[in-house]
Amino acid sequence: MRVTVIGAGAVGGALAALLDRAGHEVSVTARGDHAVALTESGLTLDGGFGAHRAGVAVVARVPADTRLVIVATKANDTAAALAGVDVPSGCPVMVLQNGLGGDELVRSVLPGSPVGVGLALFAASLVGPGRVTVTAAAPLVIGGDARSVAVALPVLRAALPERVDVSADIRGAQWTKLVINQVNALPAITGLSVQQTVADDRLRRVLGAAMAETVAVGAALGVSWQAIGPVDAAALRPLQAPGAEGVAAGEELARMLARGMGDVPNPASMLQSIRRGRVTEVDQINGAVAAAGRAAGVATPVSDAIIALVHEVERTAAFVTPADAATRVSTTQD
Ligand SMILES: NC(=O)C1=CN([C@@H]2O[C@H](COP(=O)(O)OP(=O)(O)OC[C@H]3O[C@@H](n4cnc5c(N)ncnc54)[C@H](OP(=O)(O)O)[C@@H]3O)[C@@H](O)[C@H]2O)C=CC1
Ligand SMILES: CC(C)(CO)C(=O)C(=O)O
Repeated sequence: MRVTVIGAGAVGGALAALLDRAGHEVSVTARGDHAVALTESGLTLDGGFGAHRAGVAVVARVPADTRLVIVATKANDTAAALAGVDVPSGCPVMVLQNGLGGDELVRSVLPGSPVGVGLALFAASLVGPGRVTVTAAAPLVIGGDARSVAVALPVLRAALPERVDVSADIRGAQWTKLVINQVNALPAITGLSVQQTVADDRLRRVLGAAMAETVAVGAALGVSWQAIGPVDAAALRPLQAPGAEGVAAGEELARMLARGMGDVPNPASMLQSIRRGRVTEVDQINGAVAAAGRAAGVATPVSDAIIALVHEVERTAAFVTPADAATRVSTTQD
């Protein structure tokens, strides 16, 4: 079956290689040096999902015989990446993105397509043109439009070495992932890996506060937290404690997530954008928490400060020291 991946970077590239390994015909959209390398040498995958060299077709338009489209650009690139690629009318789409709003955007651009959501719990890095490494193997959770899930589930289950679970409440799952993805911004601000961030007492406290703030906003909106990977409603309940107790529970969650990422440094997807000189997804991840906080009447000083710091690093390309980052976020909390 032909699967077309729009945005075959870290996550999309890992899936493209796995789908090729499972015997599918795989087309990808890509740009720049990465597109050149994919055309000339194929896509090389290594790390936690095993090694594979995939032959993928780099295309400007989605081939008409495509049976499943996977959108795996950063959320902020979605609209541009879908422009002019001519997704066949009605073709099922899976949006593999963090943050909120990616699937709604795809639905508005492709009104004829059933749109599902994929939440990758594994960690992947685009380490060079045509080269993807999985730094931590973990499951995938999918949900959303039943017609998209029905097509994607058997294909993904046969291709991925880890579990592919279906969530009946994908919005709750997206919010749960949003708590996990509070680990993304501090590496983008400081240049450190997630593991180094969590090992630093000052940064871990900021991270704990960001997680507790995300849980407070989600709770105010009535989010039903879902089990994804090691995180579920019970794991998030202690983060709802007020003040320092909620922050300390967030720090514990951060430690648990970092342990699960193992020893290979994980830059998370946001630092990878900074390293490549790209605009990050901070507005779709931390910005989503701040926007929801405004709607729910919950103040989000930690998210606001983190967003400002990430935008500063995008503008200046200069990382902020852990001490400065912690001071600038905690000042806004006082
Ligand atoms: N990396 C990870 O470990 C994880 C990431 N995620 C989420 O998955 C999503 C994808 O992240 P990730 O794989 O890290 O991102 P990447 O930046 O590695 O991959 C996205 C790819 O899309 C390409 N792209 C962007 N715009 C266009 C366009 N207009 N036309 C063609 N190609 C385009 C990018 O090219 P270019 O490099 O030129 O911008 C890049 O190769 C994000 O929402 C992220 O938060 C979820 C779980 C884990
Ligand atoms: C879970 C995590 C942090 C894996 O790297 C991720 O979702 C990301 O990098 O965007």
